[in-house]
Amino acid sequence: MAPDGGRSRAELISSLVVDVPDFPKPGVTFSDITPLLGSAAGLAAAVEGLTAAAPAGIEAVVALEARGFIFGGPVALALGVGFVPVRKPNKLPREHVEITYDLEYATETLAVHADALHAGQRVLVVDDVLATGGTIAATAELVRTLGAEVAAVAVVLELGFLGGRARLHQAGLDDVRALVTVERG
Ligand SMILES: O=P(O)(O)OC[C@H]1O[C@H](OP(=O)(O)OP(=O)(O)O)[C@H](O)[C@@H]1O
Ligand SMILES: Nc1ncnc2[nH]cnc12
Repeated sequence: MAPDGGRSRAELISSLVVDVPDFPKPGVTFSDITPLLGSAAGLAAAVEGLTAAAPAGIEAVVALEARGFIFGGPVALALGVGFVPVRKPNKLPREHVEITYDLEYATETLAVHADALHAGQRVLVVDDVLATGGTIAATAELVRTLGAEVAAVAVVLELGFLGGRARLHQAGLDDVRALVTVERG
């Protein structure tokens, strides 16, 4: 059933994302999800949608600092599995593995604790936005370095025109689920 009086989940989520031109730098249109977070119905629709998108047999949720954490924790709780944070540099106190990659508007490093996942574990990677796919591809590499397997990727918003899905496909990630996909010039 639609979450908001006949409005579909995708319509509700789309209506709560605001496009901001030239942020954080000229030429980039930033998809601001803070109105979605501020809406009880919107936040619930996003968390429920991501949870429903998870294939059977997920054993852990992996999510990305910072915006991915907002959704990853509730989805892990809903699935009844643990939550593994992938963090920005210099945050993890114990032995960890790191990767550096290019983002739409920056270069970034991500890290995960070396003992956060075990061999063969099936994980769901959760994030807010799939743009170029660099962040999730890098995360998949971290997951695989620990011997675990990315069973699926679930995001709230896919910026389809940035080609992230193709990049993830190249990285061997074929199960990519987006609650909303936007295509624009
Ligand atoms: O598909 P990509 O091109 O890799 O971009 C998507 C990533 O970009 C944003 O993170 P950002 O690094 O801006 O950090 P934040 O979550 O801390 O705001 C977003 O939350 C995704 O993680
Ligand atoms: N255009 C964009 N809007 C929001 N988050 C992003 N992450 C990478 N590109 C983005």
